[in-house]
Amino acid sequence: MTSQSIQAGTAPSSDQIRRAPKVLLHDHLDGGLRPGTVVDLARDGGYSRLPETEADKLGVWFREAADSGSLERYLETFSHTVGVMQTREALVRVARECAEDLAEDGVVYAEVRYAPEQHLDEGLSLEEVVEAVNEGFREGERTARLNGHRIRVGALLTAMRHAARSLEIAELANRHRDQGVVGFDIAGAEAGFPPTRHLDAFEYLKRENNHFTIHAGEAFGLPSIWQALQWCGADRLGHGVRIIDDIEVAADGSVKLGRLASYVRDKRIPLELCPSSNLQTGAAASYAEHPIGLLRRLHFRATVNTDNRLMSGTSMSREFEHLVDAFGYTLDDMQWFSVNAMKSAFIPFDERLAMINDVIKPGYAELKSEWLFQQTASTSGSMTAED
Ligand SMILES: O=c1[nH]cnc2c1ncn2[C@@H]1O[C@H](CO)[C@@H](O)[C@H]1O
Ligand SMILES: [Zn+2]
Repeated sequence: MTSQSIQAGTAPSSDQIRRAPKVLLHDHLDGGLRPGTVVDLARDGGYSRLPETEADKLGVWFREAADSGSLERYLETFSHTVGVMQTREALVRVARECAEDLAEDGVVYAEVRYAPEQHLDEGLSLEEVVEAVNEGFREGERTARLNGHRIRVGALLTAMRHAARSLEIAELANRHRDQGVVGFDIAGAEAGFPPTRHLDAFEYLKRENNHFTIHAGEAFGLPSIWQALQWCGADRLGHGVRIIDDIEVAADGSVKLGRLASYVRDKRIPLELCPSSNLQTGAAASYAEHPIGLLRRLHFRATVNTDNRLMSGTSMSREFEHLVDAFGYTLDDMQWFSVNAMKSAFIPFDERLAMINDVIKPGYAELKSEWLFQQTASTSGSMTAED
């Protein structure tokens, strides 16, 4: 074995994982606040319902409350984050910090989603909500740059699946299309709220040649994925992890894909997989048993995502650390996931290609070549007697 192949097989260090260029397609703005910011905004805005008012304790509270085994109970924790995100200043701050935190974690491109209809309680209009969040993202990109990080953040506008504003939100997304909004999504409790309730919104977006993803196949299985793709025409699947129910693995290791799983793989439908979130809502039992291992082996268009950094106490680097531990992934695997995600982003093709060729691949090449220079250092004088 050459030293290069030995090196290629080694697990990346935490520091390498953090510095590796990562691409994030599924992250909720209202699920990623810093605990200290929730405390500050609650105090300044007179929000008195927080279960804890000390930042560290509140962070723990969110993780524990979200660790419920049920999507519905997991979603209840959002009343507190949404509760403190009702003013322009609060939205700008949360969006700015989001971009800064992602950049600090080595994310170079992110699509961050939120539901504008949830931020109208104190009189903001839908337009003002979108403008405030966009302003925050631009500020965050600028501060990140000053700190030596490069990141691009696009917004996805989410409509809540139990509500009835999806067409209005789809129109809002379309109006802001060239101003920071790159697509549309629906989220919220899945069981009982099929995506076909929002067909008019999806048909409108298709007529406008716009892009959308749908939360499907998280808490509910194949029928939800099938509807999202074949009735609604989703470009990507938010989670989509239950596609595993259409894949049979025999005792001898041979694999058989059903019609829907074949379709998803053949058409390269991106799966926005969120391992830690799935563990909390009960969609997967452990990292090692998470379907991402099989889906990656079978070459589905799998991507790694955070979903809700606050509720899961996670980051892109943490998600990759868990996957490196569970599946022995290397920098090559990380690059594969990152390129997959970048290919699946909603920005124009030429920009995606430039991100892949000029940012992502050179970033991994740099990390993968580090061992060469470590060896030079040891051969040029740092060897000890035992060497
Ligand atoms: O994993 C999820 N599945 C479904 N809905 C979610 C998930 N995470 C967050 N939200 C919902 O999306 C809204 C807008 O960001 C959040 O307020 C939350 O209710
Ligand atoms: Zn989500």
